Amino acid sequence: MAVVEVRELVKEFDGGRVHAIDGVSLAAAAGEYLVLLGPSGCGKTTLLRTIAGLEQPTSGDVLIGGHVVTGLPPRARQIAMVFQSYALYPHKTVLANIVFPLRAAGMEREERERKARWAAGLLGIEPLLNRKPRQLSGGERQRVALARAMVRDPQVFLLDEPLSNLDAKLRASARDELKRFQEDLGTTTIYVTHDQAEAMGLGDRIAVLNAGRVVQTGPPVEVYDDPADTFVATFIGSPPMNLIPHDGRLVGFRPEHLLPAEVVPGERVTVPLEVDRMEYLSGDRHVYGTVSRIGERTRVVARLPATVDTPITAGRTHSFAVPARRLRFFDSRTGQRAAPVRLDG
Ligand SMILES: Nc1ncnc2c1ncn2[C@@H]1O[C@H](COP(=O)(O)OP(=O)(O)OP(=O)(O)O)[C@@H](O)[C@H]1O
Repeated sequence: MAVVEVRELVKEFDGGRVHAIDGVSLAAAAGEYLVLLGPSGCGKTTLLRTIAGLEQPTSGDVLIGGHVVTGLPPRARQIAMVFQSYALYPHKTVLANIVFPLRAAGMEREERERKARWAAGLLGIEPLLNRKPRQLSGGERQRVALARAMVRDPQVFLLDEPLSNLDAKLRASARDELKRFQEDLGTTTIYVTHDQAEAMGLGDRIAVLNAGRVVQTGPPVEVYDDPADTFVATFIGSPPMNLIPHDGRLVGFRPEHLLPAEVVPGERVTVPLEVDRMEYLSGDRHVYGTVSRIGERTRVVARLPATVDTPITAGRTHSFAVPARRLRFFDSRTGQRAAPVRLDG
């Protein structure tokens, strides 16, 4: 059953001048980790705030647990939220901040402190329990806000970039904790991020948003391998998918699928790559160059894993190839997926 669902949701601001959400229908199943991914300003936060009840939709409905909750206040929705601006009570200690919702719900002191210590332990903030928010770093405050949401055993967890203030290492471990916590408790989670690595790592499913609309929904691997349009193809993946204009189409392939021809067996399209630059990144070689055979002359990037040790020199042309099954085709006018065409080579 869908625990959270939005139907034909529209949210306008400024008397209709801003279409923050432009007809979104989306559902998160029980226990699912759904990630909303998209560039800045695409409407992710507005969508989450509307689900939470902090914004009223211009039209459309929000359902939680199968019931229409449009019009109900946030506290009637059995959800816990953590937003970018984690509103902590400045005069309370970290511990008092975390237990606050439990206290309000009438839980016994011992029980609420046990829960708070459990959440604080998970997030590595136990040593900070007696401090005040102003004595914490941004990342620590963010973890306190997360802990406060976790102790409530909510039916639904709404998280808006809750890890944005953590450094890379802490972020990775907090992401891990969050995922494990979510799996253990099976809490339906909707998680907003503009960070595709986070989306790919956390989500059971990703909904990619662009300009107030959902462009594609699916498991990370599907969205990555079979992007619905050129927006998804280039927004997801780093470096993004290569796109080569060819006869009204764009021929797309991921950088890791453009490899020295000698290591690409089977049905393939070979292309001479005029290499102009190379970068070494975490053991991979990123090879930048220009191809001319598939379609128009286009600058592309190839990503070679450390296991491919073919010598490549900038300033030379090397024979590269893409496995035929890795090619994706898009309509160059609409950007939508299109039927494949035969390529020479
Ligand atoms: N209260 C508001 N009044 C007017 N316009 C708004 C309001 N809130 C959001 N918007 C506009 O709606 C659009 C969507 O904003 P939203 O904050 O949902 O995007 P986002 O995807 O969460 O962006 P970010 O990743 O930068 O937080 C933007 O164009 C934004 O300027």
